[in-house]
Amino acid sequence: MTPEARIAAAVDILDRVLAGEPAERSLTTWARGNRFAGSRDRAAIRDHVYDALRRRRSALALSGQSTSSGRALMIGLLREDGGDPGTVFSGQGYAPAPLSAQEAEALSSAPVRGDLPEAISLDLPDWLVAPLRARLGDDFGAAMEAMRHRAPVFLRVNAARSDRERAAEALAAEGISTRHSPLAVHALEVIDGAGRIKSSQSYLTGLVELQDAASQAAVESLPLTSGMRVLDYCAGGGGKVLAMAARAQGTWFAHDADPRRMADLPTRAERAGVAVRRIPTERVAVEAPFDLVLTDVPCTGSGTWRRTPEAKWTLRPERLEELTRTQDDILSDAQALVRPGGALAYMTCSLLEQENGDRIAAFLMAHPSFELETERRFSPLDGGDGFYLACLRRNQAASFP
Ligand SMILES: C[S@@+](CC[C@H](N)C(=O)[O-])C[C@H]1O[C@@H](n2cnc3c(N)ncnc32)[C@H](O)[C@@H]1O
Repeated sequence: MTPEARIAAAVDILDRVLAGEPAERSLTTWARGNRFAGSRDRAAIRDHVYDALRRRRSALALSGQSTSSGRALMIGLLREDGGDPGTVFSGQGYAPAPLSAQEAEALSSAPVRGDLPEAISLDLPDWLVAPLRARLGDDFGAAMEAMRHRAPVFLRVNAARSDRERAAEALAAEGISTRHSPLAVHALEVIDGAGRIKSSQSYLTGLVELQDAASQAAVESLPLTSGMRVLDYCAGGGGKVLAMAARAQGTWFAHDADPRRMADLPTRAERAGVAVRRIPTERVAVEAPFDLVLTDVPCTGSGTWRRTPEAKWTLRPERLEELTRTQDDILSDAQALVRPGGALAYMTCSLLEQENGDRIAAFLMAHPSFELETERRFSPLDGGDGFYLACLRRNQAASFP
């Protein structure tokens, strides 16, 4: 496909996404209906679509138009990236149709990037500027600029199987080049060949897992020692429990309010060579107490919006409120499962303090038998996703219910 044909495809896909279809589904549907497109074409189209979704607000402003459409977003994106929309939108071959008189007129009177208001140039909904600035301080501009671009891909080397040097060599032999990430001891950042990971032997045999470096660093901060009984209370696909199990010998339990979310866990655990017991909600109290209970709670995901940019535009204050209530409820349920002297860990992939420090402060007020032991905040400027960890210790003298 020509570069122009890829842009025409991105325009069509973006129109479907703007009409409400999830981006992944639109990309898959397009690929099924256009089998002539090779893997490089599909990757390039995907990049266009995700770039436009991450930079949706600034791209629309730079197009000079007032209503989002696939064409408007790609026109604005091309402009910011130094391309000439008038040349690309030529109607020649498989290029998108030429600019209409109205589009050309809007483009000629559109503002330049340097004149865009801050929230637009940083591609943020207005209501999120204040809380994110409050959290990030002087890093606000740079961190939000980083969020406008593609996230790096990280692998976690399974410490139970290998070390970073040997894993990097095995990956290189399969065409995947990596470098050590300073963020976490077992993290490799993928430089080239990310598309080959899931079919590589290194991945299929459990030598490496896909996992963001900030998540890995947070797991490294957990007070894990061999022989512990550990519950991952919001286990989902099991990313955290597998990372914990790679660090220490222990008895590993996984729970999720929606057990279907744990469907892949047995396969992943087998690949990694660890045993994880899934337990239904009614068995959790029977298995308690635990030495460590991890709550990797549902959140806005504001630290991962580079990967899921649609979520940035659909989040509403009411949903944030609802999530903070769920987070409080989970902490309150999980604390009862911790043995006296044991630990309760709380994680989010959010940059918003309402979901992070504020929740822990509220919890500590209501539960004086716990004290804060460790707190870590990661922003995209650290290299990985935005992430938060708080580790709380239950008073030794507290009684177990
Ligand atoms: C952020 S995801 C967990 C991701 C997972 N730990 C990982 O590393 O792959 C949050 C999970 O919490 C689960 N969840 C939501 N409400 C819950 C509750 N009240 N109790 C336990 N789990 C809950 C969701 O089903 C979801 O799978």
